Amino acid sequence: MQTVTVFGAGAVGGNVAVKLATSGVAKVSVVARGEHLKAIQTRGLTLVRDGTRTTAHVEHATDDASELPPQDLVIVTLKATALSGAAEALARLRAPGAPVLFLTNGIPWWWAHGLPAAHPSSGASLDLLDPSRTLRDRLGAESVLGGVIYSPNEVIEPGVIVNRARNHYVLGEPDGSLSARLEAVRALFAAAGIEVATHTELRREIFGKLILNASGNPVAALTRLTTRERLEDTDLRDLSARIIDEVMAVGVALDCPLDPDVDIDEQLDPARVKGLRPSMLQDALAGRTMEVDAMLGQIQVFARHAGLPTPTLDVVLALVRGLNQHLAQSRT
Ligand SMILES: NC(=O)C1=CN([C@@H]2O[C@H](COP(=O)(O)OP(=O)(O)OC[C@H]3O[C@@H](n4cnc5c(N)ncnc54)[C@H](OP(=O)(O)O)[C@@H]3O)[C@@H](O)[C@H]2O)C=CC1
Ligand SMILES: CC(C)(CO)C(=O)C(=O)O
Repeated sequence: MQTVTVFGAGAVGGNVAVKLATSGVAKVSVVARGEHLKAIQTRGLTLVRDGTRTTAHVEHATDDASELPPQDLVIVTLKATALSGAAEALARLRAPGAPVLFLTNGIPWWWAHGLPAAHPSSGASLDLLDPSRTLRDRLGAESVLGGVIYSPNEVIEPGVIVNRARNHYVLGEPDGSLSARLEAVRALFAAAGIEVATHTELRREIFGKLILNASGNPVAALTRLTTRERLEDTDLRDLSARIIDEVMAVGVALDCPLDPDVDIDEQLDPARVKGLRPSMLQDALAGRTMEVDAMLGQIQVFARHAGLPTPTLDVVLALVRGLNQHLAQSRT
């Protein structure tokens, strides 16, 4: 049976690890840390959904990935801000030729992998996402699979994750191919009862999800309001709508237009959304670093590269960068 490690088994990764481990489709290990890790080691990893608790006892749970044997698949669910620091450990953890699946929100560090030289984003800096190119140099293009997450989760106590709506993932190769390894990971997720699809243009899917994160997460973190509360406030809903317009314009400039099936009005309708705490709000409340550059900063970089203004995003970005600075100062 193949070995799979979920690296950063917090809210999303914990959910995926429980589904994979309890379905018996793989030998699952997790990399986590702190009290959450201690709870996983002593009581197992528990997923709560619709009031049902499912507990998985994984093969290994550790904060030191070098204790694990080489893995057939590494699933990375760290926050984007923690990826560079884990590059070395990830490179050592994957068995030769094994894929590393990055499940993250926002623009991924591997954005330029597999893109034609003539792509409209060619030449745009990605330094915000992979500052010293550690990820690119240590992992290389050939190891990466990308994924978009539609699965709201929260660690409600150490070792316990609540999934509050769907649990759906869209996976893809950076070069758009429907490779055998991509299909193998899709089949693994499906066998574990996870809703999963593949996409030949994953960057379009990334932008499709990003409109939600760029317009919702920072406003939630700044106001501390849930998704429904934010959208019930007319001014905040208008603010979110303006950010969506700016992000969509950048997406169009980068050949990543929104899927015509996506209904923006529905996404901005408070009656259609749940009272969720987006991940950036969870980070702000816990005093953790927020994923500001993956969700906003890199869009600004792409916008400038394409010669587009982003006046609303610029203001919100400055505010959440300030909040991130305050959170960092509070941690010291
Ligand atoms: N939560 C959600 O509802 C959603 C999240 N996403 C995206 O999914 C990705 C993952 O987010 P999420 O699951 O919320 O993140 P979490 O913070 O819940 O999970 C990441 C986990 O990795 C741990 N970690 C960080 N660094 C290390 C390390 N060096 N060694 C071991 N463990 C480490 C963290 O510990 P610690 O807590 O101590 O830092 C945490 O437990 C993000 O890109 C997010 O934007 C997408 C959709 C929904
Ligand atoms: C869509 C949303 C807001 C779901 O919670 C999310 O992706 C996040 O929390 O970061």
